Amino acid sequence: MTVVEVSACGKKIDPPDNKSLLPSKVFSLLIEGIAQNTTGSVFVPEGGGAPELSGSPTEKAILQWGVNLGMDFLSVRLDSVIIHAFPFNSEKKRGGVALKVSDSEVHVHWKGAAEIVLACCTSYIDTDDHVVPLDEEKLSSYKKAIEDMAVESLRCVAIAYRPYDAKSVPSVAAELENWQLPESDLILLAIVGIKDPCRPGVKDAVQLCTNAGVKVRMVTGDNLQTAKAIALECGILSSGTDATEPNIIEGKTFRTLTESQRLDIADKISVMGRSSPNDKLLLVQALRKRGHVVAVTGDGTNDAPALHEADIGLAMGIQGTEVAKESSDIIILDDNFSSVVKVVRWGRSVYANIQKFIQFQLTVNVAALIINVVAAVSVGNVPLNAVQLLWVNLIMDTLGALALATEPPTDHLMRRAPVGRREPLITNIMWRNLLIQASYQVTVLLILNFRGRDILNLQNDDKDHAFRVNNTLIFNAFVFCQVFNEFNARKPDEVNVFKGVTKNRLFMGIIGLEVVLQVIIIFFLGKFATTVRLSWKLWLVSIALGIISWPLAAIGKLIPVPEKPIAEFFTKKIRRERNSDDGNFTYRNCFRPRY
Ligand SMILES: Nc1ncnc2c1ncn2[C@@H]1O[C@H](COP(=O)(O)OP(=O)(O)OP(=O)(O)O)[C@@H](O)[C@H]1O
Ligand SMILES: [Ca+2]
Repeated sequence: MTVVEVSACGKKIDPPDNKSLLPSKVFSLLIEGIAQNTTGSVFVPEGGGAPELSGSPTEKAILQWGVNLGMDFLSVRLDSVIIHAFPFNSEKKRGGVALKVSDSEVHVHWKGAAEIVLACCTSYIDTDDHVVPLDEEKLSSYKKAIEDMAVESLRCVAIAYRPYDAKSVPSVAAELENWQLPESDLILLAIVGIKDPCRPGVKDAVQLCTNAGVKVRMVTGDNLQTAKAIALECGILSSGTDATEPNIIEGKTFRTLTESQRLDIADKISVMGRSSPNDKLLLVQALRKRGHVVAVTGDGTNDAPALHEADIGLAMGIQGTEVAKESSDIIILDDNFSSVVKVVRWGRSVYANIQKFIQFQLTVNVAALIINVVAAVSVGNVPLNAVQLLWVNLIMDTLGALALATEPPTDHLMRRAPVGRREPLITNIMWRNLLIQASYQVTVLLILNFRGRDILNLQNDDKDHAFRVNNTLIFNAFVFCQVFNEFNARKPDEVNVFKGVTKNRLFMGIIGLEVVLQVIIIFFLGKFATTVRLSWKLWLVSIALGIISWPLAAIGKLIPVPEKPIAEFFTKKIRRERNSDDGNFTYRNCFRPRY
């Protein structure tokens, strides 16, 4: 942040660092105010070099301006004594100090949101160092100066002071402690416009969020015009026509609405200016009540309530205060809004990977269960024995989880609508894929179970051997169905299931390992798995049966599914029965929840 524009003595100081454009009284009062009425500090290295500044970005910008004007921070600090301070806070949007400059004189300095401080001013100092009353004309020219700065997306801060009679200052320590700094009849010293350039990448990040169905809103303490200009700069508002109430709203207006009015407009709000910490909280509450999933980013202590209330609180790691970090769920180490996109991307990736794994695992379980139950009930013995099922479990639990849960995030995830708060983990698309694959496996393997010996021409074999060959084929085909279906599970909603597969080495390695272990089992571990060696033809049959799951999955993806989760058809029915006297009961809001 840097001070790029200054208005003082009723005119623009251009360039802002030019000390000679300021009359001497204004200069010395400004320097006094800058050095004393601050929570930051300036450290000048001993060997010379650029002074090091500390404090909040706004404080640093103003201190830097003072240094550029020629302020000697330490000596100005020694010239007067701070007798009372009212530190800047977001609620009041201003901060002040009382300084004892001599035995009889006290200076009260104020610094804060430009239009708020300006409203307390009744005079200014002109170019001849005379204190002149602020008439209508001058007042509107200052207001215009603030507006012009705001339109250029500058943060406006006004600096003002007033002399005060030292005798009127409470002398008892306890009284001084509770003394309200006088804030009327101030004399305006300067209005500064601070530029906080939109970081590179923020516009793209906002666009990525929008594509991902995440609506980015800006809730700031800056004035509405500044907020609007910044929002247009970084793409939160797409055009000037967007910038009308309630898309952009002042915190004061929002807080005076009734709760139901707030709920009505909360969805539409893109920018909230001059907001207090409580306004942020009210907006988060309203959005959550509307069913949205809300993420809040914040840095200050005053952001803590909103960070805490949000579904996901993201605190800034560098600028963030400890309180903000404590109240958040995630700390963004580089303080960069673009990292929010990464959070969304990885969050979605983890969720999608869990879904892939569940779909894969359920398919195996459903198929194995039906095959064994049907076989057991009809002929009394099961084609897949305990050892074989253990091995299949190993494939699907440990190795399957490793293969599917390590899929890296893809851009596809960032073009999807977000998952709503009440959306089920198993989506209709997953049920469709699962049912298609499970039905295929059950059908083929049961046919082999009942008619395998005829189909495979094993009638001439000895009965026991033929039975073992058939069961081994069932087991082998079942395993290959899972191996090939593992590819399908990678992309539940895309036809091309091989996209990026070679990049996921772990996946390819695990598939290779599964095939090798399967070969070892059939060839060498027949004793444990109760299998026999298969001829190369039966190996080919097993692989072919597995491969069919690929085209089957591709065709299956052409079948459309209803948008409403199937579970809801049932729950709605139950609910309706339970709430038969409540005709207006809606189970779920019909809009799509967003982050
Ligand atoms: N240290 C300060 N001294 C005086 N006024 C300040 C200071 N910091 C901010 N302001 C004024 O208050 C407004 C910001 O208020 P607030 O701190 O509530 O907002 P915010 O959105 O939390 O800001 P930030 O981006 O600094 O975190 C600014 O527009 C500016 O006019
Ligand atoms: Ca803040």
